[in-house]
Amino acid sequence: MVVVDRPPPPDLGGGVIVRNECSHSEPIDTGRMTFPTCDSGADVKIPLVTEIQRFSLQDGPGFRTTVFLKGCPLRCPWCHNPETQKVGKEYYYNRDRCVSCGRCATVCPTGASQLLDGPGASQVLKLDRSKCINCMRCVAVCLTGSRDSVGMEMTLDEILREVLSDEPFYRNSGGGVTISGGDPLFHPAFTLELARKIKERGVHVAIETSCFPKKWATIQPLLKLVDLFIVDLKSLNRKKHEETVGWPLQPILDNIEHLIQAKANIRIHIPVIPGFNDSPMDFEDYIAYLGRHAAQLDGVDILNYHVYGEGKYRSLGRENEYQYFGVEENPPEKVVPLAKGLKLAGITSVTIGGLVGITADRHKSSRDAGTGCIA
Ligand SMILES: C[S@@+](CC[C@H](N)C(=O)[O-])C[C@H]1O[C@@H](n2cnc3c(N)ncnc32)[C@H](O)[C@@H]1O
Ligand code: SF4
Ligand code: SF4
Ligand code: SF4
Repeated sequence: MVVVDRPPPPDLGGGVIVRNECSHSEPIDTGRMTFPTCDSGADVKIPLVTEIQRFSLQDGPGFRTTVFLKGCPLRCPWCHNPETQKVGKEYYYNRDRCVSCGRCATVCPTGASQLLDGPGASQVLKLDRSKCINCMRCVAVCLTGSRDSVGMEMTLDEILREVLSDEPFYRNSGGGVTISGGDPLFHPAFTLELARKIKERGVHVAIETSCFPKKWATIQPLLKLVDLFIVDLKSLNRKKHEETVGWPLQPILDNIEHLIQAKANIRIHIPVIPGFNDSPMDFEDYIAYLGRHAAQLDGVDILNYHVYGEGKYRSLGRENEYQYFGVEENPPEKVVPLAKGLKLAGITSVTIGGLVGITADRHKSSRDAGTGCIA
């Protein structure tokens, strides 16, 4: 075990950081640091953080700070946080900020960034992502913010310092910290440790997860540390779930049952996606299933599909993966029958939420921004 000389900050009790891999953490292709305090006594890798969003009002009770971890095994084709799906570093290329200065082309080792002749005597920057090796050299030299890296390397102490800086707001508003992503259960050992450290300060902890097929043994240790499990239920139709989300539904339902049995505090999120789960039959399935568990649920938040992720797919050069360009958002009244049905089925707290869990949008959808930023 190689011990890295990193003194803990005086007030947080952060540990010595060691470079050693936890035998039970998820295999991830990044994570420069590890620390030695997960339950097994082994060390865990720290995932990249895409953003720490403060004063969030919609991903749990009160004022919250949400930590977005990078890495998710699912690929929901409507996902508004595509930058959190891959575990490794990426970069945005915001074409509307590019002045074709060519600095990136000068340092690019593969020719992915090239200055080409444009109209008249001008030159135009062309980015060919198929040649890109994500070395991030262009990000380092770009002066306009056109290249913008996604994924911060942070130590546990740095994350804690950031999320605990708003402790008074949490206390006064009944808020706390939400661990989201990506998916926090993709990094179970790290999530456990982060939750433990936050809990030690008496701060409310929520996790926002798809509860994707994870062994219950992995989720179970979180019970004593997590005050609220916000579980996303993308469809109750087994075929559609498997075909579209890429994972079977049953293990997710099993985990929800386990959480219920363990008397965990659970809110269910339902993203209502046009053409996927917005038919009367889909609504009936949700109402029947969740109605059966009404007494054990804290509530249900209905998240009407929105298009705020569009611009990010473009800026990441992943527009081919997004199948919802041009798909209109549902009018709010579309989800009212679902909300009413859930209330009638006995769910006491039903909300029609909006931007739950979305990260700050520097990459507004071209529909909103009126720009076409195509890499
Ligand atoms: C980005 S996810 C991160 C946490 C976890 N991976 C999950 O799926 O719950 C946070 C929330 O955003 C919702 N969401 C993702 N894309 C959306 C979209 N285009 N419109 C509305 N809600 C969306 C998800 O359903 C989930 O409730
Ligand atoms: S991406 Fe940045 S460095 Fe490259 S040409 Fe555009 S402005 Fe210059
Ligand atoms: S990240 Fe890609 S485009 Fe940028 S310098 Fe490296 S290879 Fe070139
Ligand atoms: S599970 Fe969550 S983060 Fe992962 S792709 Fe789906 S919506 Fe996005």
